[in-house]
Amino acid sequence: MLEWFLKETEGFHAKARRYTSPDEYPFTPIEQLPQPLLKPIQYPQVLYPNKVNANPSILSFYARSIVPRITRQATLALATLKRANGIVGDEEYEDDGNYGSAGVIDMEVLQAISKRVHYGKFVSESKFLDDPAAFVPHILKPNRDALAALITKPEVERRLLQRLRKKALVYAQDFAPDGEPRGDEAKIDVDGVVELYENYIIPLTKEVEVDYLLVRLNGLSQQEIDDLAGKKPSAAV
Ligand SMILES: O=C(O)C(=O)C[C@]1(C(=O)O)C=C[C@@H](O)C=C1
Repeated sequence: MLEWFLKETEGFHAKARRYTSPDEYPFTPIEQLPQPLLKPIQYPQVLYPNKVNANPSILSFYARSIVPRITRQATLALATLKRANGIVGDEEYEDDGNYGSAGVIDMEVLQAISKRVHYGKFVSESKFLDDPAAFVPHILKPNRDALAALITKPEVERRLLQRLRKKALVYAQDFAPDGEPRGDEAKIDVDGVVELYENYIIPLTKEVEVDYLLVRLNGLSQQEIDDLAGKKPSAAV
């Protein structure tokens, strides 16, 4: 159902040239989508040519981990209601059948995660250009751990998680007509959002950064690679 929903919606978006933008990645294989009907836009060539695409992993993680977690409470409440109406056993845990509404939200969430994770390529390119000499040896003799260490900024991650918690806390509130927070139960699982970023979104963004770096020298001449390897960090220029 979700694959169908994605393909139909992405097919329409593809005609409006959505996936020609360097920060947009469809979940449906691009060769299964229609060509854009609009004229192409000339985007600045910021990224080095690559085929890095984390969408298959994002889709599986979403279906297997995120959806069960965010629907757990509602699933239990529905099962209680069903038992009260004499429905027992496996049928208690059947979904509520709201496939259309769920599909619309699934699309939005998947695309937001995908965009965020693939932004890692831009971050990675900028880190590479700042100090190519540091990266080149670990790309030539591929070393994921060394590359991951070079792109990891623990302080940035710490502040991001702090900011995220605050945003989620505000978002989780309901506001009364007088504009003041109602103070009732949080609308979303704030810890769950922070955990999702800490344990999945940030690590996957880093994987994308490393995957991108690993192909960053493909097709360059020895001279071009030597020049990059001999460059001083931009902060020192
Ligand atoms: O901001 C960066 O430098 C990133 O690479 C992005 C990001 C993230 O996913 O938020 C990933 C790795 C860094 O350790 C910090 C943050």
